[in-house]
Amino acid sequence: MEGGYNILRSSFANKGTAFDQDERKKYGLRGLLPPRTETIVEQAERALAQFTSFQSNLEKYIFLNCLRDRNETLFFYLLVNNLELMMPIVYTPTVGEACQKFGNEFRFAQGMYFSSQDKGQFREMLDNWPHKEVDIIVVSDGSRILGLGDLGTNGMGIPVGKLQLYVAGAGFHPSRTLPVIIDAGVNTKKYLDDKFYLGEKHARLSDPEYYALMEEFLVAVYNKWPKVLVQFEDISNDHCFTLLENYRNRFLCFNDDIQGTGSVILAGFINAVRATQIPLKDHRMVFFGAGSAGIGVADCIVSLMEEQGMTKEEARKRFWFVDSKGLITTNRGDELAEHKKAYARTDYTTQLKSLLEVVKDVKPTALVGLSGIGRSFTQEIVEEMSKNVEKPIVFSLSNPTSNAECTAEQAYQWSEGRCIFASGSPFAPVEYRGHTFVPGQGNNMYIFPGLGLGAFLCQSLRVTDEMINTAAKTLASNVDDAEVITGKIYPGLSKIREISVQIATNVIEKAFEQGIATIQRPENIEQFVRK
Ligand SMILES: NC(=O)C1=CN([C@@H]2O[C@H](COP(=O)(O)OP(=O)(O)OC[C@H]3O[C@@H](n4cnc5c(N)ncnc54)[C@H](O)[C@@H]3O)[C@@H](O)[C@H]2O)C=CC1
Ligand SMILES: CC(=O)C(=O)O
Ligand SMILES: [Mg+2]
Repeated sequence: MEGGYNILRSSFANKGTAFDQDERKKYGLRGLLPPRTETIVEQAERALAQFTSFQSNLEKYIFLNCLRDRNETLFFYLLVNNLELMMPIVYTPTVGEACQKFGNEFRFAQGMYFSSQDKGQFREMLDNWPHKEVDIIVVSDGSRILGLGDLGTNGMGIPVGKLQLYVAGAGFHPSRTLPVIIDAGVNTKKYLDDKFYLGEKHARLSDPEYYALMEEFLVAVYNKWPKVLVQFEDISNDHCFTLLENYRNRFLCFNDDIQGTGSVILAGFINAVRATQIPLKDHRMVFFGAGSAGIGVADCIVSLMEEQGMTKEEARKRFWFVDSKGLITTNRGDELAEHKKAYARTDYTTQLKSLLEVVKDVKPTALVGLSGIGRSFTQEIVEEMSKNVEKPIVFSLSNPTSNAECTAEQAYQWSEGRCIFASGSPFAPVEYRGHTFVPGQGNNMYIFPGLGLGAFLCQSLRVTDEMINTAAKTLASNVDDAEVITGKIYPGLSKIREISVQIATNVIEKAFEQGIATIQRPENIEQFVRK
């Protein structure tokens, strides 16, 4: 095949009906398109009507991805201009369903896959990627996709979706983004038995084999693209903490579930504290779920408490963590995973097994759900909590929507409209006793685009805790006092590009302050980011 036809089949070059008559002549497109030239506005109007005509969210997801496969420019134009409408499709919750059905709905490949059968060849394989430059990679092994468990190679929808937000939310160029799945096997029987499953059909690799694959991948990537930023995503907690420790000072990388979530929930917490008017040091926080996200969030809140004069030990005592075995204590008789140890209580002689018991005992000011267990915040639990505090902070952060610890409606009803609520996946506004409550979305999507942009643009040597903290404060400052009083703790999604500029600017400032930015200091950092 030759000439113009190839242009129409290349998603990056194709403008479809937007090619004007001169371009049609120049590129050999005459006769290959309907006669009338359209503007991108007209094209987007049609695409939006097509999008709206689909009944199910999964169909809408497939439509958008197929549109992207035909015309990147139109896809991102549509997404950027309809963020609030389309975010729940390209991202949580619909992306979760798309991942679960990845093998069944597969139409064309996006991103790159590396598996154990490719061992020793990763570097050579990277040369197959069609684009010369890559600025950002999101890599997952599919082992903990949202709260849906081990989806293996089916998890590709997550790196793809996150990178779409890097483009739409922070202006990365689509051709310079690379979604990756490291296929290290899958432990979910359903997929091992599924004829449409597209990953390697074996149990997950042993730790040494797994870490060897990751090492080979990262070394290959930084050899080919030394400036790239790597975001680790949805990697189960038996590996994600170790990977972050191994690589955070060696390469420019961060873990979105630990650090991105830590930052976004710290921002929400800063504003929730403003709303409750209880000083930070007096909050009592019960966390349901002590995994990568739970520990990442607690560490970020602890860092703020330290900044305000508490010691690390004092700060950690304000947290009570509950996992699948109950309250985490040093003496409950099981071998605690390393990441849980810092928060294990030393002051309990009797074991509290259920969340309700813990809530009754602790009388928390904040209840934070990062367990992946849907509807685990029962009416009794939220009512019990609401007895003791005027404005209970209820964060139901697990994804997708079906895994949220409670719905927005439940939280407002059970707390008689008094709670400060945020969820990981979006909920519609709730009418309660003549009031309209607009739930905030406490999701790392507010942070990673701007954080990644800042760290990449200044070619930081690493992503530091101070940068994560700066990103949180920047996000929090986007909600004013009048809004905070009404319980609003996150800004509207439509502001995301502006917020990313601010976050990137402040992250770059921080990198210079810490002496780890490797570019020449721009005269005006904000203008540099905008450019
Ligand atoms: N809103 C946001 O931005 C984010 C939300 N998340 C969500 O948080 C959830 C957890 O993510 P990770 O911490 O990365 O997972 P993880 O697997 O590392 O941690 C899950 C934790 O929940 C605990 N758990 C499991 N079953 C339980 C039960 N029946 N009762 C009490 N605790 C139980 C586990 O012991 C573990 O401590 C997922 O649903 C994920 O989608 C994760 C990252 C960002
Ligand atoms: C939002 C996200 O990163 C998660 O649920 O894993
Ligand atoms: Mg994640």
